[in-house]
Amino acid sequence: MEDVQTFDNTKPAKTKSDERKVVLSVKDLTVGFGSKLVLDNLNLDIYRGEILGFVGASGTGKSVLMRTVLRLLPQRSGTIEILGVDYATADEQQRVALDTRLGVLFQHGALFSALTVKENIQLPMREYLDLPQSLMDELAYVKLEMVGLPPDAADKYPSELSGGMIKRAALARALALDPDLVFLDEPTSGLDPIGAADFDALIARLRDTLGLTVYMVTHDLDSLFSVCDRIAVLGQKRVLVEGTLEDMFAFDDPWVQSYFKGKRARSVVTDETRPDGESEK
Ligand SMILES: Nc1ncnc2c1ncn2[C@@H]1O[C@H](COP(=O)(O)OP(=O)(O)OP(=O)(O)O)[C@@H](O)[C@H]1O
Repeated sequence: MEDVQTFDNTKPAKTKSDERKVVLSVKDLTVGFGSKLVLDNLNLDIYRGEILGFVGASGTGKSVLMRTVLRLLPQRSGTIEILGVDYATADEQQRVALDTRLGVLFQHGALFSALTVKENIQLPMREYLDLPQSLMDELAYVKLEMVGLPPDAADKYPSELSGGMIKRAALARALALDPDLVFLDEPTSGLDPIGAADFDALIARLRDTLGLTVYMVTHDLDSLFSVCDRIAVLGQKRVLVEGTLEDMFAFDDPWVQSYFKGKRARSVVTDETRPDGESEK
């Protein structure tokens, strides 16, 4: 079995000790359904302040991994430690405290259609905090501003919003409790290229200003090339390779090569993202 490649941190570190602090550590994780094994002894670390992009062919288990990390699916074996807490051995108080430090943006936004945007954003606040309505209203407007939505979006229902606005509203809800770590499942799917680029820029800005760590499942090569600090590829029931874009280009695997060097990839690779020595073919 090949070793998983480790990340060679060649980028200048902003605050190096912070950057290398592990906030999510997955060790020997095995997940399956009946006789079907989806993840087999998977290992992965995510570091504070980074945007990690997850890719992999359809059906490799990207969603299963994210859902298992979020305790929405059971694991067969292995350990998952988030922000220093192993949910499996944590007590109730530690679990609740951990839940408040995580934000999730599910695919397609997943807003409650019967609630306004403001009420959607306030759901996690109602669940975990005991705040007066007036303060929750103020906080909801702050979150809207953070994600670039106008104040009048607050009283709209999801059906009254465009696809891009739904994503932003869902991101505002994911940020409701000021999380340290956010999970984004295909955040730019369904957006046009400009909307997707704007959303990528927003994620990068929030990471920079709030110090977020971002775990992003994506098929979007533009996102991988423009905002992800590190990439992990799922394949063969494990993390096949992780590292920088340069590591992806150098990794000898047919799927990785065709994904990162194929026609679609060539159309988004720019001089800025192309590793040194690579010339456009
Ligand atoms: N609840 C479940 N019960 C049984 N099998 C499941 C369940 N959830 C996922 N699977 C299977 O696990 C495998 C991985 O699915 P998953 O949705 O994680 O893939 P993915 O990498 O996210 O794919 P895509 O990129 O197409 O979204 C698939 O074969 C899927 O059918």
